[in-house]
Parts: sequence; C-alpha cells; structure tokens
Amino acid sequence: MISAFTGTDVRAAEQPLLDPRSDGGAVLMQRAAHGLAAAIVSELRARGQRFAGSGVTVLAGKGNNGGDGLFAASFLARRGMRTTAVLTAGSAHTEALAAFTAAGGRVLILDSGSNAGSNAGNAEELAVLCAGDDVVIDAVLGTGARGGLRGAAAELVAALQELRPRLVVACDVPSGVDADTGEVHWPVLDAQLTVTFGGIKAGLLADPGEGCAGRVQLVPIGIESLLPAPVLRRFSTADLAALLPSPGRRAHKYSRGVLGVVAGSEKYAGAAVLSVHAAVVSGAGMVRYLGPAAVARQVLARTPEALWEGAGAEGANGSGGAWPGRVQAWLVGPGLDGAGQLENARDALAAALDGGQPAVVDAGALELLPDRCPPHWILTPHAGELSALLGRSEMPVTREDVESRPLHFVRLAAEHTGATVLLKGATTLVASPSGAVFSQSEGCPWMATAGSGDVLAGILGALLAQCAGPGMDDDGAFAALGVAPEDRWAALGAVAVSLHGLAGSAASGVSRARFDAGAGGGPVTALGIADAVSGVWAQIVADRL
Ligand SMILES: NC(=O)C1=CN([C@@H]2O[C@H](COP(=O)(O)OP(=O)(O)OC[C@H]3O[C@@H](n4cnc5c(N)ncnc54)[C@H](O)[C@@H]3O)[C@@H](O)[C@H]2O)[C@@H](O)CC1
Ligand SMILES: [K+]
Repeated sequence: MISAFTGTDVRAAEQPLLDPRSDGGAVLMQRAAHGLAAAIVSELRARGQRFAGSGVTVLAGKGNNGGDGLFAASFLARRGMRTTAVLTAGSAHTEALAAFTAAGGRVLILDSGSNAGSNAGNAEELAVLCAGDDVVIDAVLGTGARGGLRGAAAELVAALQELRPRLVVACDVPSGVDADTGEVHWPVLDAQLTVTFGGIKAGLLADPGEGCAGRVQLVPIGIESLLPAPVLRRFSTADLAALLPSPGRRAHKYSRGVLGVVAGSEKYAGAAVLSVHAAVVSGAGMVRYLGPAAVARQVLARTPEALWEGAGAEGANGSGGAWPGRVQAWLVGPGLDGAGQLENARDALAAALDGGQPAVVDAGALELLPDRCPPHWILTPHAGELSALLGRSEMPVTREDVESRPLHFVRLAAEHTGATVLLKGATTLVASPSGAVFSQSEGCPWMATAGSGDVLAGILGALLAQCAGPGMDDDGAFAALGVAPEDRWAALGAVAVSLHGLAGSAASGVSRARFDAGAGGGPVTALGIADAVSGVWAQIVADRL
C-alpha cells in the first residue's frame, strides 16, 4: 500500500531534525539531493541516454526546494553533466548555490524586467535555453509554497511548457501543485518524473496535481518513523491479491452473495445490460434484476445467469411491487428513466435502509438519497453529479470547482451525506465519512467511454454482495493492511476501482504507467472491460501463492 501525507505533516516530521544547533537540516537536504540526482541518472540510463556530456538546467527558487535542486545539480555536474541554474527569485539557498558554482555550474538570473509589462525580461529567452537541455529540474516551489508561480517565474514556466522539454523532473512536487490537496495553481511545468522526499505528498495522488507529476518516486530521508497516519492511501496489486474475496469450500450461490439491481430503462437499456453483466463476471453468487420486461430480455440475452424479478412498480402501472427475493447488497441507479423505474429505485433504497444492506447508489439514484445515508452506501458520482449532489444540500459548487479540488469535495460530500463517496475520474478518490480517503489510478484513458461507469457499478455491487455482513473481514486482510473497520467500505470501493482499472488496461493492452510514458494501447468498449475482469482477477490472486 502506498501512503501519502500532507506537505504540512512532512514538514512537521522534519522539525525535530532541524535543530539549528545540529546540522540536521543540512543532512536531510543532502539525502534529498542525492536521491534526486540518483533518480535522474537512472531515468537517463533507462532512456538509453549517456549522462556525461548531456545538459541539465535547474530552475531554482529561493527556498529549500531550490536548495535541493542546486545540490542535486552539483552532484550531476561532478558526474560530467553540463549544468545551468536559473535563479527564479534572484537569490538562492546560500550553501547549495556555493556547492553548485564550486562544481562548475553556470548561474543565470531570471530577470522580470524593470517595468512591469514592458517585456524587458529574459523569461522567453531562458525558456528556449532550458528546452534545449536534456533535463530540466523544477525546483522553484516545494512544500513551503503559498499559491503558485507568479511574475517572471510564471512567464518562464508557461513558455517552457509550450516548448515541451524532453525530460522534466520535479523536485518534491511540481511547482504550483499544492502538496496537501493536489490543487493546481497554473501555470505548471508537466513532469515525467517527480522525486519526492520523506513521504509521498497527498497532492501527487489526487487530480489535478497527479496529472502534472508523472511517475512518482519516493526518496526516504530518515523522517519516516516520525510521520503521522497517512491522509490518503492507494492499494497496490499485491494488496488486491489479499483483499479480493474467494469462495469458501462449501460455498453455494446464496452464500457467495446475491446482488439486487435496479438499473436501465427502455431509453437506457444498455446501462442494465452492462451493470448486470459486470456484476455476474465479478463473482456475485446471483444477480436479481428488477426492471421493464423489454430491458430484462436484453439483459438475459447477454447474461443468461441473471434472474429477472419482474417489472416492479412499472409493470404494476405505478401501483408498486414488493421485491421478491432476498439480497445481500444492492445496486441502484445506472440508466434510470421513467416513473416506474424511479419508483423501483426508491423501493430498493428503502429496503436497503430497512434491511441494513450495503448499496451502490449511482447516476439517477443519487437524486433519491435521504438527508443522511449509512456509511455502507457507496455513492458513485462523477464530478458533475457530485456538484449537483452538493448543490441540493445548499452548497453551490460547479463541476469545474469539483474538478479543480476533488480531494476537498469528495471528503465534504462523505462528511455531509454520511455515505462513502467514490468520485470517478482519471484518478478516482473514495472517501469514508470518517475522513479517510483512498486513491486509485490504474485505468488508462481509453476507458473514458460510454458505459464504463455502469461496469464499475456492477463490479462494486458484486464485491459488496460478496463481502457484506458481519464476516466482512473474517480473514483479517483489511485489518492487516491497517484499514480501520469504519473505512472498509471505502477500501472495498477502492478495490473495485482498481479491478476496473486493471481490467480496462488489460482490454486496452496498455497499463496506465506505460500509457503515461507514451505507449499507445487501443480503444476499449465497456463490455470489453467487463469481459477482462475474470482473467485479471485470476492473475492478481495467483500472486497469493
Ligand atoms: N526542511 C528541510 O530540511 C527539508 C526540506 N526539503 C525541501 O524543502 C522544501 C520546502 O522548503 P521551504 O520551506 O524553504 O519552501 P519552498 O522551497 O517550497 O519555497 C518557498 C519559498 O519561496 C517563497 N514562496 C512561497 N510561495 C511562493 C510563491 N507562490 N511564489 C514565489 N515564492 C514563494 C517562500 O517565502 C519561501 O522562501 C521541500 O519541498 C523540500 O524540497 C528537503 O530538502 C528535505 C529537508
Ligand atoms: K518543485
């Protein structure tokens, strides 16, 4: 499991080692700078590039982040690289700058020009110079930043971003990314690699910050035992191997977990087909479908394993219908349309509330929520649906607000509704009402296709049906990973997201990491994602042995 911390927590953990009577701060900076230089050398090697003779420019701010960058560049200079420092604030960390010049580095000063707006500065010229180098180290702002780049530094970075430098390595965080939240103050220089120190910053595992950071590499600097509990966690495939359920020896279809599904409508039949199919291939012992006969025919044509439970309220011309079979969990919402299916959805949510069963509440059913929900209801909005959800609670936010601060708003929604909230995106965040958050990003961008969310809802519904009940963590797998009992619903949400992402990536033929590094992959369909689930699942749990 990857753990992430706020920049504030990492700074607090450093404090005991920064006693001015000792040289603790200098030691930490040396460790950080060595790690940064080593990561750059490995990256160049991996790219088949000689580093002796190649050029590196460090954009250095006046704080300790700039100090890390200058020391790292001085190590690279000693290994034969041509090194240039652009001091973005005119001054720099004294010892680091001295070490850099002593190692033979060239120093240039970013000049904002004497008259604001006179274009007399050298930002454009320096941007061209930086773009000609093999590596640019972004060491302008780190965890001590307030807001983003300003003035000439912003001009330089904006111009450099346009020129698409070959390799950008961010020092600790890309300058302008808020280390605590992932909020981005533009402009930001997109990095291919971010080398972060002491603890992974939460802002590197939440959008939009994650989208600027590239691959994230952690360099330990000796403060790790002083860090508090992480604010954000991400499961690895190895964790998934432990967390995915497997049937007991005497399992039967009812004990495996039965999922009730209210989804689809004559207008949006595909949502029912996709979510039911995904639930069946994701291990539910049985799926009971409630919806119009015409939709049920399509569901059964694709997934004959499902059971049609009748049309419910719609079939009874709005007079209401009792849910016939027992279920362990519910999936309510994908593709709802028409009074009858909405009534079925209301009935299903009421039954879930009465029966204490967990539920996936998706799409149209998000409009039917009570004021407070139980934590074992997992709401699965995208950014637009989350803004509508908060708007109904008199918290007017736009979709753009949610997209620019997803970590903040997913936490707020979980706290406000009492439910677990899974906010879908390139990086998906799952917040427990306790405040704990999980972040997963295995999916490749080919998965941004119609029906992909219906498949995720089906996968999650099936996992809820299999894991629900008092024996949810009988094998102690969640506890072994340090997941508190109240956060297990969010953790299960994260498992579903991860499985969905891995299945989509398998269907596309490219992992997220390879896609980000420039590999192509191919288009996928929502059904293609569902069809990849069982193979990916089997591959993951094979690692248990
Ligand atoms: N404290 C330590 O001993 C260690 C710190 N480390 C590094 O130090 C960084 C934190 O250093 P600092 O606290 O000096 O802060 P930063 O280096 O993040 O920079 C902030 C500096 O720029 C100014 N500033 C803040 N916001 C600005 C803005 N929007 N535009 C322009 N200037 C702005 C501040 O006055 C401050 O001088 C970490 O990110 C990490 O890279 C590492 O070397 C590990 C050890
Ligand atoms: K930086």
